[in-house]
Amino acid sequence: MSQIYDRVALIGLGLIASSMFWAMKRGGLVKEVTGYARSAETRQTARDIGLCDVVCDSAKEAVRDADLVVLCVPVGAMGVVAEEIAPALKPGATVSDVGSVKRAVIDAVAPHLPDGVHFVPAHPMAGTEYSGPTSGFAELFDERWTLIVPDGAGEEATQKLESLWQGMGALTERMEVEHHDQVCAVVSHIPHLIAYTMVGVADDLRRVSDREVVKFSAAGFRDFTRIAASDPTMWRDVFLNNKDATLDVLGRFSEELFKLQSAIRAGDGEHLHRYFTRTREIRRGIIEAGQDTGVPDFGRIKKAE
Ligand SMILES: NC(=O)c1ccc[n+]([C@@H]2O[C@H](COP(=O)([O-])OP(=O)(O)OC[C@H]3O[C@@H](n4cnc5c(N)ncnc54)[C@H](O)[C@@H]3O)[C@@H](O)[C@H]2O)c1
Ligand SMILES: O=C(O)C(=O)C[C@]1(C(=O)O)C=C[C@@H](O)C=C1
Repeated sequence: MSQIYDRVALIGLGLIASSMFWAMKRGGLVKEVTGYARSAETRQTARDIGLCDVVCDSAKEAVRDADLVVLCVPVGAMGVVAEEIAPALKPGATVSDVGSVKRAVIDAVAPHLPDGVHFVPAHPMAGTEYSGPTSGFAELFDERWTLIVPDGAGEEATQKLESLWQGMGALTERMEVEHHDQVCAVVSHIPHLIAYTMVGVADDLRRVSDREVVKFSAAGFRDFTRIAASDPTMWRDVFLNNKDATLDVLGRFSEELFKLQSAIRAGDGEHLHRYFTRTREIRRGIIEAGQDTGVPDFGRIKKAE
């Protein structure tokens, strides 16, 4: 793969930024990567493990001369960071982000960016329940979708960013802002909320059933606990910043749940069987299409070493 940008700056050095760094290095996609994290401890860890070619002590210093700046902080912090770096951005540079929500991030970031700077939001549909600078790995984006949400950005800047994501192993697709937030509410945000709820309920039950709920937990529940271990700050910000879409999907989910509840109470096995047959077909369709997005557990392997 050939070099796509001379200099890239990563702001916020957690799971996604560190995975981007290792993936960019693996592909030889960038000449130099600078990085900045808010906490001195994270910056020191980054230096210790060789995360970024240069770790800077301020966000402004990191973005100076960068051709691409990627905001890799929680969704609720994007606006503040954009305001801070804006005066130091190179004319003609591209700013992107990896936030899980797009409308709120665009509204928070775009007003701060000077004329002549391109803003091309993006969102990798890949992650793990781990966070922080040591959790990243080069393979995270391989064969996974990254949604590009140009929202009026220029074609040249958009294509360059797409090439970077493809070079990092991802498949890319362009999406309109509101559609992105709706789709992600369905495939990512509400599933996380359900997992958080289920694990919370099980924990409450454990208090009355003497730890048995967790002791005998089977694979299904363990999958829930993996998802429910995801970063609380990140997910707080996702729900606070994608209110409309998540509340809409949650409403539909509750209606379906009530129907299933009634079917159980009424002994309506036919309804239950029909429902479970339909959902099994959905899962089989995903596997046949080669899009089983089960995350290989690289994060855990790395942590255990
Ligand atoms: N984790 C996932 O599965 C996943 C997947 C796709 C997209 N995302 C999105 O990517 C972004 C980063 O997520 P992550 O999983 O890498 O998180 P992370 O917790 O691993 O890293 C976040 C980094 O941002 C820093 N940070 C937090 N608040 C800050 C602030 N106010 N100013 C400067 N730095 C700040 C933290 O110190 C940390 O270094 C989020 O917007 C998230 O929605 C996450
Ligand atoms: O696989 C996981 O652990 C994830 O939670 C990744 C996941 C998701 O698929 O929901 C989480 C949030 C993102 O914005 C994108 C991807």
